Amino acid sequence: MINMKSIALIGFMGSGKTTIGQILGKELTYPVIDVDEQIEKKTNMTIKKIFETKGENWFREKEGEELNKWVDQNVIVSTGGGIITKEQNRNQLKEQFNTIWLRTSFEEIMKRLAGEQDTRPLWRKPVEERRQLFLDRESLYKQVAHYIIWTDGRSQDEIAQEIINLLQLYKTEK
Ligand SMILES: Nc1ncnc2c1ncn2[C@@H]1O[C@H](COP(=O)(O)OP(=O)(O)OP(=O)(O)O)[C@@H](O)[C@H]1O
Ligand SMILES: O=C(O)C1=C[C@@H](O)[C@@H](O)[C@H](O)C1
Repeated sequence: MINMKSIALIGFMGSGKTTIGQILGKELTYPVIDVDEQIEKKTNMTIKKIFETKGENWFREKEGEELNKWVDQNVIVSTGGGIITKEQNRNQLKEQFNTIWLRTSFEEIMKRLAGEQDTRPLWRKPVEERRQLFLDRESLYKQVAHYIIWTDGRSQDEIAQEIINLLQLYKTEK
């Protein structure tokens, strides 16, 4: 065990939270919780459907409830890209998790998510609105991140290894 706090991966859509979460889970033998997936399972609805029928605010509340469950559980939590839009979630990520921001440039996100507008409702916007959403969120991720890892031009394995090294370092410093 590295320490008691769960690890939370944060970052914009397409930054790699889901894929890197899976690699970390295998390497560290920690359970991996994907917040989007948990909400879809529990509501038996896709995120697209939730946004259409319940609205974004309702979804944000569900994200908060989900996050709350995984405090001090020694798990890896892959969050949804917008979890930091709620102040309560930001406080929780800052105070009760080892929070890692998978920082990725807008240009790289555009490449990774080309053709994925259907599953990500907030990506279905004109490019300038997407850019604005991206810029608005940068400062929110920064507020809560304990570690920042740039992902542009780096493989998911490389990124996962860097995270493991960081967490080990933290352990030996304590
Ligand atoms: N370091 C990387 N280099 C290249 N492609 C990557 C990298 N990380 C993730 N990807 C690709 O980007 C896409 C999105 O990755 P992933 O679903 O893990 O992101 P996410 O942060 O979980 O997104 P969301 O919040 O929308 O669920 C996938 O096709 C994935 O293979
Ligand atoms: O960036 C966002 O606001 C979102 C990201 C996805 O992970 C999903 O949580 C949902 O599509 C909203």
